[in-house]
Amino acid sequence: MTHETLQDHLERWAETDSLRQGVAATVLALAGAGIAISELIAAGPLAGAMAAVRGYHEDGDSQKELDVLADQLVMDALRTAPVAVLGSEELPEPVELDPRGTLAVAVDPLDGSSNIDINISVGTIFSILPFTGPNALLQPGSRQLAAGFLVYGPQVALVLTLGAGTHIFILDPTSYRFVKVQDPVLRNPVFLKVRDSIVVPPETTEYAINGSNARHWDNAIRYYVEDCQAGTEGPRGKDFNTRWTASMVAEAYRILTRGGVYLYPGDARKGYANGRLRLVYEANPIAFLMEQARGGATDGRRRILDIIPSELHQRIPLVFGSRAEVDRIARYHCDPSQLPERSPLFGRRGLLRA
Ligand SMILES: O=P(O)(O)OC[C@H]1O[C@](O)(COP(=O)(O)O)[C@@H](O)[C@@H]1O
Ligand SMILES: [Mg+2]
Ligand SMILES: [Mg+2]
Repeated sequence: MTHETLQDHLERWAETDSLRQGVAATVLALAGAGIAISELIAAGPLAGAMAAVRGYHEDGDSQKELDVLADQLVMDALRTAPVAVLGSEELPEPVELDPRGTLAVAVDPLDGSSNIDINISVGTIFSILPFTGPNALLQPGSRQLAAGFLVYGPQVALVLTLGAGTHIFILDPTSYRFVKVQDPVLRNPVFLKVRDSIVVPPETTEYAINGSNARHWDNAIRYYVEDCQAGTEGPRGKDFNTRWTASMVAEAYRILTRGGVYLYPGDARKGYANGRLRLVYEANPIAFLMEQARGGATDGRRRILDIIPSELHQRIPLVFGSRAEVDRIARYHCDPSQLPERSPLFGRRGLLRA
């Protein structure tokens, strides 16, 4: 069986369109940075103390050694592409790169940082927008030209949308070699397409949420999770499975592959009114990928891709995955009058009945 290469996929899409050629170059640059990051991750402690705390973001989140290295690798790679401005989770302000660039790129260089030193998948998320001026990074997600993420797991995978379906490419490990960690690639690395135009199953019995925050949730989230947990005896009438890897890229990959729903809602903890995830470089690219795979993504109520960002590091509550489940969660949020009394616990029927 032959697999199309990432390069061929991009060239076929870009043809002679110069804006698209710029996007293609940017995706290849990000893929190259991803390989270098994956090598650091594969070496783990042999490459240094990757989980060592190097600093803190303005809102108190820690910044680890690998966050910083991944950010540098991504920025260096993007200097080879027509990128006018780069916004990164690891940089307080956007950085100007190529003054003649046609694109704006937002990245989460390393998603799932709490997993750095425990050998669990982490990744790199990116969003590519047209460069429209100083506020280019604050365009709504619906304007994205391309989005994707790399996940550094048992396989190094690139999940990509160029606005016509969501596709998965796997790095062919026989196609490249490093002399040692951090040295340049010796041969041409090849990502091969293994899944074309994924479809997220619309229904699911699997949900992902950090249940340790349950006491801080609002009623919509609380009722939704309780109804799932009640299984066959509850209003859903079926058993659910739960997963939480604390690595959104890993959750997104699973959901794209076999369905499911991910929730990081706002909650009552200090600083968590809008959850934990960032709109511009986390929620938007994931939402674009989900919608292109016929899944959904909301902040609980609104479509993520319609939201106009107010600032680069803005947080947003995030729900994404199987379409029917995302829509159901919006109903728990939007129509509280339709949520019958909690007592008797599972007497709730009608609107929310599966
Ligand atoms: O530790 P928590 O609160 O469960 O949060 C985990 C979530 O936070 C994230 O790690 C946020 O991303 P970063 O690692 O880039 O900060 C997600 O990948 C993950 O789903
Ligand atoms: Mg992240
Ligand atoms: Mg990060």
